[in-house]
Amino acid sequence: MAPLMEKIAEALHLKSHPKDPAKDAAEADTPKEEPATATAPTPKKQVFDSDKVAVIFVLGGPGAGKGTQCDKLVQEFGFCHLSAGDLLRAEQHRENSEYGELIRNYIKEGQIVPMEITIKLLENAMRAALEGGGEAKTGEGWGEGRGRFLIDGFPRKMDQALKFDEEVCKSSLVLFFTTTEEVMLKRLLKRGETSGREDDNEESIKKRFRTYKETTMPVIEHYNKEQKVASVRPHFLFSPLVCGPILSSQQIDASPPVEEVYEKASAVIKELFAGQLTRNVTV
Ligand SMILES: Nc1ncnc2c1ncn2[C@@H]1O[C@H](COP(=O)(O)OP(=O)(O)OP(=O)(O)O)[C@@H](O)[C@H]1O
Ligand SMILES: O=c1ccn([C@@H]2O[C@H](COP(=O)(O)O)[C@@H](O)[C@H]2O)c(=O)[nH]1
Repeated sequence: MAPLMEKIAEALHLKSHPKDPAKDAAEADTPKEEPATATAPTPKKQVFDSDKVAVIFVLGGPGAGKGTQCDKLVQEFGFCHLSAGDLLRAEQHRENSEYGELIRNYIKEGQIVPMEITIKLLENAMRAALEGGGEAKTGEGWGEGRGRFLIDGFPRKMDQALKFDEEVCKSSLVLFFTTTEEVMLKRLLKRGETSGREDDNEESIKKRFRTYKETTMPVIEHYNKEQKVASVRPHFLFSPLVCGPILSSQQIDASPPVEEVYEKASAVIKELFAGQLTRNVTV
């Protein structure tokens, strides 16, 4: 493991517990019995059971409107909304965080923070929402280990996607919001007037666009191949006679006003819940 990764893994308690040297020595002296038959290694279980915990990834370019749509989906469907960017910013500003400076630099450069940090932050936040005592979420879809999460702005890189699905919780669906760079730039510069975000400036935004195209688009293609990206029929073709799956597009157009985008997003979620979290949702 690279030294940086090793340091991160240690501090976040990701590494297995250090071995007891006395126990190691005793084990070395005991002859090992060969197993009678070779058994295949048991696949590692995820931290959260995807039969009880629904994870929907919300992806799209910087400034497409992911956070805005998530806020509305939370109100209607009782999701817990976890923004990976917000969790990283909170960790960056947490007193005594040893990753503050590292996170700040990655964010300013529009780069993806090493996955161990982001995944651990997400896992901790999910656990708090599911089991956090007085702070655990309640209401429809919650309780007895059940929960529903919108994970916004994650995964941004293939390594994150594979690790999260394999080790934390298998995701159910991807909501993918798209619009042009021109629209996104305009929205982000406007947001930058008040957001206080160090990456809402033209230089950082350009870097974020590059990372999005080079590193995040392959993640969307990966989920598209797995048929997990929700499809929306183009509005002007909406007719049972002309709309077949062939005409559906695997994205939600985020260019129109917020309410119009939300109509599509909420229709996808309604469809998803009606089919009890099946894939290939088309609305
Ligand atoms: N459909 C829309 N029409 C006009 N403005 C929008 C729309 N959706 C969002 N906005 C505005 O655009 C800005 C970016 O939106 P938002 O923060 O939701 O994007 P995001 O995809 O979460 O961005 P990031 O990835 O940078 O966190 C905000 O100021 C928001 O108010
Ligand atoms: O999985 C992730 C998600 C985000 N980042 C970094 O945070 C910024 C801001 O993210 P927003 O979603 O726009 O709030 C992003 O540009 C990355 O630098 C990350 O490293 N990993």
